[in-house]
Amino acid sequence: MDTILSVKGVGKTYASGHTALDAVDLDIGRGEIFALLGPNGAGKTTLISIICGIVTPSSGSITVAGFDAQREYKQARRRIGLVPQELSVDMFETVLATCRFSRRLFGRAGHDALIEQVLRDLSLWDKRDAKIMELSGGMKRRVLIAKALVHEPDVLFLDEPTAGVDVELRRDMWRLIHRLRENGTTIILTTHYIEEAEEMADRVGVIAKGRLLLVEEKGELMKRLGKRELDVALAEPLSAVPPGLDGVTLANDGRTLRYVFRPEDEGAGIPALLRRLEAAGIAFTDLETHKSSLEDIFVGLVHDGVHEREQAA
Ligand SMILES: Nc1ncnc2c1ncn2[C@@H]1O[C@H](COP(=O)(O)OP(=O)(O)OP(=O)(O)O)[C@@H](O)[C@H]1O
Repeated sequence: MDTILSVKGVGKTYASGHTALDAVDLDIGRGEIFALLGPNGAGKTTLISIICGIVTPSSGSITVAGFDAQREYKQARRRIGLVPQELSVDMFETVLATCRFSRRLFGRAGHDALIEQVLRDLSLWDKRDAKIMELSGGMKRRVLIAKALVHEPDVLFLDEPTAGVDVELRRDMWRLIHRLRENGTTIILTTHYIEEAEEMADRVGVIAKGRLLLVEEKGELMKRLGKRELDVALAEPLSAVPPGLDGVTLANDGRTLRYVFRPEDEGAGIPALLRRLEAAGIAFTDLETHKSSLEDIFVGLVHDGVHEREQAA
């Protein structure tokens, strides 16, 4: 992996005594889309803020494109674009002036052609002379993205990019993120929306209570932890699960047999179950299968991870 961002043993205990991050290790490859998933208060914003030099870590170190985020703050920060959760622009400025100013802030020479391209990509070019306060909420968010991109960062952080936006804007953002990646930008997004990670990420990290519980390729995660569910509509309702049918429960007042299995488990799978049903003389009228989503996996992980820690404490 061509590592663009490396986080080593990063911890953060705030002055209040609260430990928001606990020895986090994470390497991000150039050009990947990485989704950091975690419930409220998990430490996502703290981690991003440390990487961006806004919050000082209590321990550990970070390099961005080979630059130490603390000792070589300026070089490291220049490689990063940050789209924060909260609006952080001068409401009386125009869109174009905001972008020009942001580029200069990172010591970059003026480049109006590039700024025009960024604004066009975000469908903001027509609004370039509008003051930020005159824009709709969705457009203000696009301005935040434009502002984070105009100094040509290698890594773009999107902190909850689509929280509270409508479905259309969310789809637009997803398209934009894919386009940015095609241009070589590495993207790290934090999200509560599992759907967002499922749709976009190459890899997923799950964080809860300051601990990175796992980092895995999305496809692998779905394969490894994903379960399948088969609902068998019975010709005649049953009052109890017949013996010898592992992993099977009754639902729908005994009219449905529900079978939950992992496809890679030995002896599991639909043909095996159907053979067992036949042997038990159980007739059925319909079959329906479901795959678990990343959401099911996430809920299970966060619950188990936090539970394990509490047991260990
Ligand atoms: N400045 C601060 N001082 C003390 N505690 C803080 C501070 N900032 C954050 N925390 C605490 O650290 C923990 C992690 O917060 P953080 O904002 O990083 O979580 P998050 O995963 O981004 O949550 P959300 O999804 O709600 O934005 C929380 O318990 C929070 O209350």
